Amino acid sequence: MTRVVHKFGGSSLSSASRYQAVAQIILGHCKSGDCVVVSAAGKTTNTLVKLWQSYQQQDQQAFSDVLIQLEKHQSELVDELFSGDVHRALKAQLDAELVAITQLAQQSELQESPLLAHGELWSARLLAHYLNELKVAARSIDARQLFTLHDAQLLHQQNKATCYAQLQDAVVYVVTGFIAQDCDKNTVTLGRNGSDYSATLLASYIDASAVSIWTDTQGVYSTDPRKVSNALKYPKVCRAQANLLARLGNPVLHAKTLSPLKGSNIKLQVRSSYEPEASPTEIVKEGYSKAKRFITTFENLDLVRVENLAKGEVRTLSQLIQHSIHHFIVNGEAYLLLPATFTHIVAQQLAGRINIVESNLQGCALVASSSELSGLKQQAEQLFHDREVVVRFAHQDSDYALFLTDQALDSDLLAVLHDKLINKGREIAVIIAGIGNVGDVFLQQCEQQITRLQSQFDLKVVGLLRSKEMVFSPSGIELSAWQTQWKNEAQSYNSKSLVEHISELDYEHKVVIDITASEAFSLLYPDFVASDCHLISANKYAGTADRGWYQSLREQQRERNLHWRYNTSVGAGLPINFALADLQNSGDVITSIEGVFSGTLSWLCSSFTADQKFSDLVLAAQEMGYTEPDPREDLSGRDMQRKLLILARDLGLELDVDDIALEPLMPVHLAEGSWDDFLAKRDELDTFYAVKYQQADDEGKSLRYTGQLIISDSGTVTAKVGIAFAEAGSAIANLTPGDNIFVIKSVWYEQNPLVIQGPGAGKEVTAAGIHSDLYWLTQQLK
Ligand SMILES: Nc1ncnc2c1ncn2[C@@H]1O[C@H](COP(=O)(O)OP(=O)(O)O)[C@@H](O)[C@H]1O
Ligand SMILES: N[C@@H](CC(=O)OP(=O)(O)O)C(=O)O
Repeated sequence: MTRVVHKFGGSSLSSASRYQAVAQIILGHCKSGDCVVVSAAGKTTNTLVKLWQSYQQQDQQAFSDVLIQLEKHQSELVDELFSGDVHRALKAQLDAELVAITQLAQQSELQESPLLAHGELWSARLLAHYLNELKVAARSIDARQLFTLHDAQLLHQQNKATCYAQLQDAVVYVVTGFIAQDCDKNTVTLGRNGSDYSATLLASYIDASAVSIWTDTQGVYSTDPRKVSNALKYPKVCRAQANLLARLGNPVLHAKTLSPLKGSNIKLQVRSSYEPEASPTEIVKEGYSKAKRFITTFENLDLVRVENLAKGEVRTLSQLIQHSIHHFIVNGEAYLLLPATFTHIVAQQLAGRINIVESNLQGCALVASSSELSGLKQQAEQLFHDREVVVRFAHQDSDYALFLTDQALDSDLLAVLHDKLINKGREIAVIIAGIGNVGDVFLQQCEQQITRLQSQFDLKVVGLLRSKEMVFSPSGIELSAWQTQWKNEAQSYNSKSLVEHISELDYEHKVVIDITASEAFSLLYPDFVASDCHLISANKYAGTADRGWYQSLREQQRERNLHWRYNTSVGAGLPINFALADLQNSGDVITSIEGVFSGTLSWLCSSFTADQKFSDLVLAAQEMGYTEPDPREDLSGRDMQRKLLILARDLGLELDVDDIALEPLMPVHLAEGSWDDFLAKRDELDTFYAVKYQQADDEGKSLRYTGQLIISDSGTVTAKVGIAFAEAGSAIANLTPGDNIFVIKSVWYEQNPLVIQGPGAGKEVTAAGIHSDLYWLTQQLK
């Protein structure tokens, strides 16, 4: 049986509702025999540390205040999660433990590690009971029964045998993280943040197939996503870089997390307990992921030089202070970076061998591949210089550069560093779906356009898709020879395999460009977004899908900082979406949009003359390829209705397609039946059109087919698509056959509207419009 270990950190268990959310994740992801490793709820360990410090300082007032704080937090959890007998029993157990802590303190017999262990013990107990309430067979386990150390070394063989023997039942085991015992059964802790390590240790002991570290971010980012909103989530990070980040004190993984996985095939992923469906970061073996760039920050560190640092001494020291200690050698001398609060303890331990080089430093480390590190370091130095940040100490190793500064790097500075150092030269994988008509021209234009983008981005087309076959090459497709590659390598695919391929891509950014007209393909957008893809659509289906689906897609994109551009879905390359966005961004209020958004209907209405039969014109347009294969599709007005909906949604209006009244450009019943049936009744179309045309002419106006959206002062929206009589001399009446036109009225463009007019269809302009979307998308990523 393959088993999985799930670890939930303090951030995942900070409140009763978080326990409930975690229980739901367990229900969805765990089978019996799996293990759940838990940390202390929220910041409980910090509070226990405070309790210990007040005990050591013999500050009784502080001791009792902190104890009350702990009691309050735990009691609230018990009160909110349980009732009846279970509630009573858990409350009594907690009270007894708190009394015991007080008594031990009074008798001066309190010990640090057993005291800190309470955090994890409480979490495991509460979660196991809560799962039982949900009828999940779950049992809490004190990891001190599983993990034994001798001389600070884990007894792996013995522990493995114990784990195998003790974790045999058909239950979900809820195991305390962070704690272990020594051979004399004294409690030992594994270092702050150490539950990640407990999880991977346990996984190696029970030969688990995978470990999931569930935390409060979706994975491992280029920098702390709480500080820099456009930090990049990496789909894959190699073990060496994850390990380095941890050694540099980054909290997302503990320094020793990876050591138990050495030589094993156990998969490790970091994922969000707040957004369990979000794609995780996989921590993969060397060679399975490219080196990424990171910035990790430091606060309140002392830099010390140590004479005659012995092998293993750093480990002992970090065990002593319960924190990872980063160390490095410069000119044969050993340096340690210590959390400033612990320097005195280390100094005591190293009696006389330590020199404080700098104290109370802040700063950051830049992690990158060795080939790009020197260049990035120089740029960072320049940025610090420009911003007058004093670097007190800098150090460069093969795969990271360290900057220790006087002042803390605030979010603004970090964001600038991130933009200049991480965003620059970023990788973008492009997947192009629909390489027919427009797609083919798009690819022809790619060579020149991508070269231009490549000065700023490492952009590669990695996938080309037709409806049933694709070429997919994660290292990039040679565009000048894509047809040959297609001939040799095209393989059939289905939605599932496509989404898998895309989610596997090891790129900082991914873009799916949808040039299909396929509704089925648009239904995959949520999967693409779940795989962290930006979207560019010429396809109108997703933009006009029902409101619930559309808004949830939008929400998903917002949460993940993903962009969606679709300028060509209305008016091909005409910059209508830009104009609407720009007006709104500059504070204007749009009051109406009227226009002709169909090249076909534009051509038909503007070319018609009274001496013609309308159906002859329709057939001529069909012949020239200006219409859909069945021109009734155009005459139905549905395409314009969809486009008007896209524009309405761009104005922030919550409409559905049916909220837009639709009057076709033909008698309604002609939509039924086959094309031949229609041809047999074409006279009816001619009469219909001639009557309307005459009515318009009688009024001195021109018959046009338009879409119209009006937002009244009170906010009432009227939207319709249908026949309109345009005033003589107006822009719509004078429209060049085939052109699209958008007449926008706003507070600023009230009397004399803003008009955008030009070809709204055609391969070249549409393909160029998609390139424009791709260009602006890359600018948004900068
Ligand atoms: N590069 C990074 N990627 C992800 N998270 C990061 C990164 N750097 C710092 N962090 C911080 O790490 C935190 C997760 O670590 P921690 O609070 O110890 O979680 P847990 O309680 O789940 O163990 C995140 O909330 C985030 O603020
Ligand atoms: N509770 C311990 C161990 C731990 O790993 O916690 P977390 O998973 O919340 O980082 C600590 O705070 O150090």
